[in-house]
Amino acid sequence: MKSLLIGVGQAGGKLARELIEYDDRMGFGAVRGAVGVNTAAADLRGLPFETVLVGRDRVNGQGVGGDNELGAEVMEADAREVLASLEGRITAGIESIFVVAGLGGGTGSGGAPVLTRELARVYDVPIYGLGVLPGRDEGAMYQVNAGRSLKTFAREADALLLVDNDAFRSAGESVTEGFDAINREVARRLGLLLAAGENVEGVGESVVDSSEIINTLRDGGIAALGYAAADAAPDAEANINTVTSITRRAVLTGSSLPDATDADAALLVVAGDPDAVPRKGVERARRWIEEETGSLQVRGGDFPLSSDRLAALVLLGGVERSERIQSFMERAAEAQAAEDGEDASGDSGAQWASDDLDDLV
Ligand SMILES: Nc1nc2c(ncn2[C@@H]2O[C@H](COP(=O)(O)OP(=O)(O)OP(=O)(O)O)[C@@H](O)[C@H]2O)c(=O)[nH]1
Repeated sequence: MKSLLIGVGQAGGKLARELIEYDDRMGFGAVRGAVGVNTAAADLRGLPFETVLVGRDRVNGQGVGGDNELGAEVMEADAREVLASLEGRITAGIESIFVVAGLGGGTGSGGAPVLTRELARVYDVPIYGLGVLPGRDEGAMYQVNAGRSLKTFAREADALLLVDNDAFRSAGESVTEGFDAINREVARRLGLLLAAGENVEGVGESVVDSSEIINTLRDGGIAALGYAAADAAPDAEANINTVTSITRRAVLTGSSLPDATDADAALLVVAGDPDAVPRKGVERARRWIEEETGSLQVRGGDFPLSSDRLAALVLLGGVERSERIQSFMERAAEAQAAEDGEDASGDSGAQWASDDLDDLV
């Protein structure tokens, strides 16, 4: 699925760079370009693509210091400049735009939902969000910012793919130390998904294409993306258990959003040498996903790659009912209540639907 990336804020820019580099290294050609947008001039330096500095008149290139309302305001004021930087880039071949941002800070958290809304007014292709949730041990401001941004971003985007900063952490590693590793894991997942949707020529009757990604995300809301891989035997029959086991691992331990397994729709992509992919294993894995997610809309397809390993990539759409999202929204509401000097103890997991975390725009 040929896509353009717009990285908003520091995390957004770094993740967009990681994705472009991954796509280049693998020779996929699915990521067709990127633009970096920020209020902090220093964070734009060194990004290997066009950048736009917004909010110059308000913060003079110094960043918004975690104030996501200000982040939203400056994006609102300067959206036209960002849209102008895209002119000529959204060509007929582009199938989607991803707006990428950390949700806990100011520029990305406030700016990404606003920019998404503006893009949706202009372009017909799906506009997806890729949002990063702050880790548990980041401060209250990050949790409140992310809670407010999350609801708004999910509403404005055609779907919001979430990454939890606690997801790919090794024991003893701080969130900051883990950023590079997290960014690599995210780039591999999304990079493979976009490349899988590229419809590689001439192989296999069940190759995935971009309409399957779009259909899996059709109902909007929050999405998660899991991945796991293992060595493969040359003979497909010998890989039946491998495919079921990597599929389970992709959902249960390899997801960008751990514990988000209740889903409205899913797409299973099995990547590897077509001769090594067992149809029976893929069928079993799809049935397992149906049971685990409670969804009857489980699509599937192959991504032929020359490799001696097999990988499972599982895209889940509509995971907002999941315990993970509910517990994050509680955490954000508690942080908001503590900031306001109120008691949030009556909140019982319905934060996604409640107005305790006001919309950002
Ligand atoms: N996964 C990941 N998360 C990051 C990275 N850098 C920052 N974050 C997270 O993103 C949130 C902060 O967002 P930033 O992107 O740094 O902030 P910003 O949007 O530039 O906004 P301001 O700095 O307030 O202007 C925090 O929750 C961080 O944990 C990164 O490289 N990778």
